[in-house]
Amino acid sequence: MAVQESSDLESFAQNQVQSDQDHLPLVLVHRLPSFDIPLTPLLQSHFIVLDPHHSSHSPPNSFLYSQAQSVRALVVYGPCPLTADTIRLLPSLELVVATSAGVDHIDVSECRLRGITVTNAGDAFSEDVADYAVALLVGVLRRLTAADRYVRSGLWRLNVEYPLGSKIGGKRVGIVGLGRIGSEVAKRLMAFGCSIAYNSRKKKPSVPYPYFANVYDLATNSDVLVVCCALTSATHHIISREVMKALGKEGVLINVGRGALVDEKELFQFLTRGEIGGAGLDVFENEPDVPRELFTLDNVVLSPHKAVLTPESLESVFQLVLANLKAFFSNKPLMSVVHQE
Ligand SMILES: O=CC(=O)O
Repeated sequence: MAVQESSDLESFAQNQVQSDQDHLPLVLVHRLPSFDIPLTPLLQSHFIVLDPHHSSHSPPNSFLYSQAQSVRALVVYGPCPLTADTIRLLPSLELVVATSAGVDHIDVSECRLRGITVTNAGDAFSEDVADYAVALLVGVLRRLTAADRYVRSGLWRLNVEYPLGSKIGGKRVGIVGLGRIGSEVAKRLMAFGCSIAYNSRKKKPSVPYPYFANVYDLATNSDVLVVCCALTSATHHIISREVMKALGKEGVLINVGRGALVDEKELFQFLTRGEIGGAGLDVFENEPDVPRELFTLDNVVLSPHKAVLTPESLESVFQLVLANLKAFFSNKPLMSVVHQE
């Protein structure tokens, strides 16, 4: 093929791509500059993706003013806060698609006021988080990370006394928030021979486990509390000093929800004074800052807010994001709408 002919063909192909793209819907992404997840290429094959943090773009807010006025759909990557101020910069916004299960970083009330629908990760993470909650529970009760440290530090060879952990079967487990994740935790722990009770906003008629209308009573009747409810103004510090006291000296607290569900200052006091048996924590109030006092405690298992993440769960949340966006742009029902009070 002659050179001229080939370049004509290339520019025709480019123009064709451009004109096909002109018909694609716009999707804005909202992310922390440091938080890059590989969802963008998938979105780019279906939408024109606007990313204010893209290096060639102007500062995010002026980009929103100049480029994003007609944007109807916004994808919120990970924990990036979506405030009322940012929402107000987007007059055409109709849909917020969160890649997370929790939406406490999104001003859902402002979305509701504006008639903007919010979707979340739905069930994409539930099994993985539930597995992890159980792993933390076993880790604390059977002292798994302490056992690992015991071997690595050579204490085994020195025949230093090894404090025994406690049996999982037979434990009374109280689940705070029996939603998708909590229900998966319950299912797994039933198989371990634990008994399950729960607290949530309302009693669930179809659930066989005993219901406690308040967390204090649940804690009084539990050996372990697993916290997996959403963080809202009603659940902030739901695990209070009183609840920890009710859980008692041998009690164990597992948190895979959000750090602010637990009064962390109190928890650290309870742990250091031995007034609670142990804790398994995947989430903290000021991540990634974790109070250093915890580093010295053998009855605490710490984890960097990764309970949700496996390659499999990421793939399924990406597919869910895509499915929600496609449904929205073709006026079909959305998959995972958040109905939070
Ligand atoms: O914590 C992670 C999530 O809410 O998806």
